Amino acid sequence: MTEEPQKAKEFTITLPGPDGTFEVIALLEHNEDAAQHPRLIKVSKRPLPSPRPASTTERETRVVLSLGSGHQQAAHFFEDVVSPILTTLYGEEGMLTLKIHTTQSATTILELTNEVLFPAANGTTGKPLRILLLSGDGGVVDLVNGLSSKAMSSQYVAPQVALLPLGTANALYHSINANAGANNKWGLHALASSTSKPLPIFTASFSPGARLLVDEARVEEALPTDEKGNGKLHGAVVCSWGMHASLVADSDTTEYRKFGIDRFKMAAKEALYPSDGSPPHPYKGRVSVLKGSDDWTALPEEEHMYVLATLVSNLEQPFCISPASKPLDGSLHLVHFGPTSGDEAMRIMGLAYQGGKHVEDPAVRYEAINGLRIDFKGMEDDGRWRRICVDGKIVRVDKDGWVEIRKEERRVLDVVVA
Ligand SMILES: Nc1ncnc2c1ncn2[C@@H]1O[C@H](COP(=O)(O)OP(=O)(O)OP(=O)(O)O)[C@@H](O)[C@H]1O
Repeated sequence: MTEEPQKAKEFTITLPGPDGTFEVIALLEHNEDAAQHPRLIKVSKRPLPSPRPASTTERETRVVLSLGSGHQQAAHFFEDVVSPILTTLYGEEGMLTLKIHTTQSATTILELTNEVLFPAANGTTGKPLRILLLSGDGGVVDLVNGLSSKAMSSQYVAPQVALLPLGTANALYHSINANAGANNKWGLHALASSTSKPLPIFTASFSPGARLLVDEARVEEALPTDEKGNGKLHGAVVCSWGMHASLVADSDTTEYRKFGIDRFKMAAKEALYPSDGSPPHPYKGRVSVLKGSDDWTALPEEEHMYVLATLVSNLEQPFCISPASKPLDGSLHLVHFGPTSGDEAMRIMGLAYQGGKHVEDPAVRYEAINGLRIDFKGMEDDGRWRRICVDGKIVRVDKDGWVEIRKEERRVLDVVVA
């Protein structure tokens, strides 16, 4: 039988059935707007001529739909695309065992993790978990922070998370699937995979006065603390100060969010070309990098524009911030440049959209590190210049405060890969 040639906008996903006797074929169509999810054209089952081994995963599956993420399409994508595929794979009975959680507020995923997911992972209730997460990077960071906040028992089994990129930037998803290029399969290709890899994470410690800014910075919250009383947050993507942190913070408003991924570029322009015609702000503080386990070296400069440490290669699908980072390899890279004009900063950032060519530019310091520390030493009076970004969360450090990040050894979450 000859199959009809597929139109360019169509793509097929083939998934193994759980008992090894059939596979599921889903035909989908990309949306004209690449930021919008694809449409399911049809889904069908095909018996396999020779059965494969059945899947042995004994995990309880939970679906998390983050309604506030990206274009707010998580529930539609699940109903229209993911659910019919899962029904074909696991049958109506299988679907009845799925537990579906929908976010009601910005704190739902953290609460769900603390109350339900961590106890199950820790062996106190339920089976090991598989989480189908329809959100952006914010959902992942909430999972990571919830799972890391309490002491793990020896029975702890890291939940597996399958990422379906329903956020705006989806840095972790696009870094894991960096080879897909424009052929974004929206995580559907990994839906039936039981192969997973540990998610590398970092821990950020903050001096005690640091505050988490929430609700468009209208509200300040204390951070969770470590045994020394320092604030602490975990991340899986990025920790930054300077231009990157400011543009993430300034663009996280309902107004800006209407512009989707363009919100970052819009906020960057505002920061780089202040309305009074002055040059962009030179961020003042002492920056040190960690090599080995205790070898801190201070950078010679005390003024900076871009200070960013990342565990991933791509902060957006086309924005390659760290070309040497490989998917889930656990490397941490510093990207740094000093104060400069708006035009020069735009030129350097433009190179990142060309596959990460900025790292070859003489103005940019790019190196593998094990940690990063920023000491403010009273050099910045205005709190807006002391904002730190951890995977999209914004923390304002006090005037004489500091932040220090290090790679975290603990394995709290595994990511499903196809
Ligand atoms: N029902 C809801 N009500 C209010 N806020 C919500 C709700 N659901 C999610 N949120 C919040 O919306 C934000 C969504 O963040 P997320 O990172 O998932 O998406 P994004 O910011 O669009 O994508 P990315 O981080 O990949 O750019 C989070 O702060 C989350 O807590």
